[in-house]
Amino acid sequence: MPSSPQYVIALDQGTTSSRAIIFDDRAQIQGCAQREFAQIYPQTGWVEHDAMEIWASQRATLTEVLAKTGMSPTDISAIGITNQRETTVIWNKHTGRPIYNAIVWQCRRTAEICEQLTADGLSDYVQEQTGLVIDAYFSGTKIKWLLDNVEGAREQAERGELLFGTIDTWLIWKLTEGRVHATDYTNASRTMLFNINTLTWDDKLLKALAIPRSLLPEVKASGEIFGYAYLGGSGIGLADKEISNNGGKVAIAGVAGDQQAALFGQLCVNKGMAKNTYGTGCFLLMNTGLQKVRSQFGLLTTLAIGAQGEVNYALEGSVFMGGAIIQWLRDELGLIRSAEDTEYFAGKVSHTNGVYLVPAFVGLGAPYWDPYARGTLMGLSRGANRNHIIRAALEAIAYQSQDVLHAMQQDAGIALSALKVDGGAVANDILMQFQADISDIDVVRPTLLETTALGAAFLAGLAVGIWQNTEQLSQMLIQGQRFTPAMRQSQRETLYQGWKKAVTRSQHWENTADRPEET
Ligand SMILES: Nc1ncnc2c1ncn2[C@@H]1O[C@H](COP(=O)(O)OP(=O)(O)O)[C@@H](O)[C@H]1O
Ligand SMILES: O=P(O)(O)OC[C@H](O)CO
Repeated sequence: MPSSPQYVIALDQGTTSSRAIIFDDRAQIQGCAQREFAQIYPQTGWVEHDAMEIWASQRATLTEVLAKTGMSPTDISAIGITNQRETTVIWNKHTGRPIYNAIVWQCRRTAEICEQLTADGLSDYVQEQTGLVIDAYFSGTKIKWLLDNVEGAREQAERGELLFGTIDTWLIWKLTEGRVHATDYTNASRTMLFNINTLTWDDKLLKALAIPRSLLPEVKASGEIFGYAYLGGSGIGLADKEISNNGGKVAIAGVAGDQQAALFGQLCVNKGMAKNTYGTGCFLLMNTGLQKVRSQFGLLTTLAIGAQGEVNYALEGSVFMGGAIIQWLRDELGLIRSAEDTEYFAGKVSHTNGVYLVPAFVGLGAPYWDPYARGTLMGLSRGANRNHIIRAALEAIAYQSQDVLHAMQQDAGIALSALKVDGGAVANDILMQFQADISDIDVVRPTLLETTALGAAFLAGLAVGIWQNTEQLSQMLIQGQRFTPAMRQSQRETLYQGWKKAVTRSQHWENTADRPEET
């Protein structure tokens, strides 16, 4: 008799929405539920989320996907969690309530703390021990800000009453009803507090930021059992009820930051394999195996996951505004009604008519790392129209990815034969073709675009024995579409030079000393 199928739920907690996806043991999606939640912008450059709303939205998707598929928790073999990284929550371990909103990875409020760390001569130490550059992007300075600015927080922290977590840790804590305070290596490596050489929290950095060690979670491998979520018979959060069999008690068996999960979901588990994810931001990661590459070009060294689930190193280039620039065209300029419209309008013209859009709205990430850069629209002439601007926005996503790709290939000394891609914006064929053209590389889009969730599901399924190894996983992945370069080299060079010129115009713009007095 054939054995009955097994299922894994992946919880994909992203910057703009929470998703729950059920995969079967053939890696086929059985059901999906998604909830958006509020983006909170209290001041220019500040971004927050309500951590309770994140939990509520994630819990709702979990309940909904079970209801939609007619499954009960006993049908689920494991849960995988993947999350927006760096976003920082601190909560009281007795009440289970956050002391403040979550500070989101995009938030720039701690730029001054970073300047102080740099002035204190910590740049080299941070790069050598954490693989990162000192930047407001990472969790460390966000924790310090919370402890210094939320009334009574530091005293509570000293008394051991507070816990810190990235969103994976927050969800694990909630799903296990406060039993487990843990994270995985990939998320820990985004805090600027984790030593990627020793794989432990770094005492020198904790001291520099005055962060008590008691706040920090235990760090585990990405593919192991973290604890059990009590999904109960009819809902979530029934931990207090006696559960005699496995009914309702599901292993949380895979945890990874979303970019590392996507890398694993694309099976980039060996040295020299890379993927680019086009979501709110763009994140290009290359697995460098057991070799820790120190970037000469402003890329990050971060932790990833190898074929056996072991810790690998990766190079990463992060672009802050990827698909988000499309949201801006839609929400702030009203040039389009939906992200898909960009393909229609950009397709009406074959070039941007000399227009460049540099989306440095929250500064520039790799390889520039300029928190003071700001968005610019360059090269406008009387003939420039909305189609050109929309096309320039799409091209900007590809140019920024090319900046990172170029730096990465130089750092790693590896020329990629193809770029694997995923994320919401890869649905756009014009963007994909332009990426292939400007980077002179084959761009390979999988059939299943949910590679982030798939990566978390793979990790969890491997940990509980649904799958045996990554070779078995590779047989289930179906290759999708390949975009091949079709641009003359001279044209490529001219266009790219224009982009570099536009970037220099956007840099070092926001300098408080230059700002006119506000009246
Ligand atoms: N057809 C499209 N063309 C261009 N951009 C798109 C398209 N569809 C979605 N996007 C962009 O992709 C992003 C959503 O991708 P997703 O992977 O869901 O992001 P995240 O996980 O960061 O929330 C949005 O910023 C949206 O503007
Ligand atoms: O939520 P996403 O997909 O935009 O990913 C956010 C990144 O993890 C931030 O580092």
